[in-house]
Amino acid sequence: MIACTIAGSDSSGGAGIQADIKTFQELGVFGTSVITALTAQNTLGVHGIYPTTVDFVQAQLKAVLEDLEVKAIKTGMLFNAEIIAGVVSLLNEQHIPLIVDPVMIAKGGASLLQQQAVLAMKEQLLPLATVCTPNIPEAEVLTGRTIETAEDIELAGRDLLALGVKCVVMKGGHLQGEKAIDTVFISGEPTFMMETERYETKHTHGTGCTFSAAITAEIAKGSSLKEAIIEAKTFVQLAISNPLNIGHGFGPTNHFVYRQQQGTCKVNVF
Ligand SMILES: Nc1ncnc2c1ncn2[C@@H]1O[C@H](COP(=O)(O)OP(=O)(O)OP(=O)(O)O)[C@@H](O)[C@H]1O
Ligand SMILES: Cc1ncc(CO)c(N)n1
Repeated sequence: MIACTIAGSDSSGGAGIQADIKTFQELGVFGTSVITALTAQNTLGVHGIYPTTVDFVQAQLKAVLEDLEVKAIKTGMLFNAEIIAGVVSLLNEQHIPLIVDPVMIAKGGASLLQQQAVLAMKEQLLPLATVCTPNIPEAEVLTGRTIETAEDIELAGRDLLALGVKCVVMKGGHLQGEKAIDTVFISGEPTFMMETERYETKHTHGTGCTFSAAITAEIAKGSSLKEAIIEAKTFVQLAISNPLNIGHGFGPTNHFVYRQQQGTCKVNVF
């Protein structure tokens, strides 16, 4: 099984391309990549961004797709509207399931998507998405809503489905509460929620990348949308709750632990 990630490189290894490839590997999927930008980054913050040219983003994607039988593709940091348009023009010709993690801001506050690119993401990329995985601040930007209550989540989720996305996973990592609850909207099906314990830690760098990469890997293996999303929640919960405690800031999650502890994590689905 082969998956592809179109995203930025995180030199500290916890997010971006590096998190995606590690997650693919742990889930038994061969990872390929299209690098949209280099970041000089560590657990303390993003110190520099060097975007790839659109031509070279396209050259990487063509090289992968012309030769390898990619079963699922994810996007992460896309940085600007030109890169989004370049990726969309190639993905338009494909029928490969697409998982869009609408990455906008890094944990330390650095912008990973230019403001002018939000419209391109909404109007060009999201209509191609099988799954979109916004955190609450990203969903607020994409829908123009303030999201505080369960009703706000429901309305924002429906707004995103209306853009043409087949499935929206609204991540609850940024909400308060004892549980980490994500809300899943699948077009034409009832909404459901996934809940795990919320682990008290500052080591959550790359949780969103890891989660969306795990969904991508499970879809590449042929799981249904619902199964893929629940297994990804298991993966990210284990990765968060077994911290590596490395770096001086927001450290990375633990991608290795899933193999040993797969059966030990309880995700409540309701
Ligand atoms: N402290 C925590 N304990 C347990 N689960 C968590 C915690 N924080 C986040 N999660 C879960 O991790 C997944 C990713 O959610 P989150 O909202 O953190 O993504 P994100 O903000 O996009 O991450 P990042 O920007 O670091 O890549 C979700 O399933 C969320 O519920
Ligand atoms: C390259 C990259 N992609 C995504 C994120 C968001 O976690 C990050 N910090 N860095």
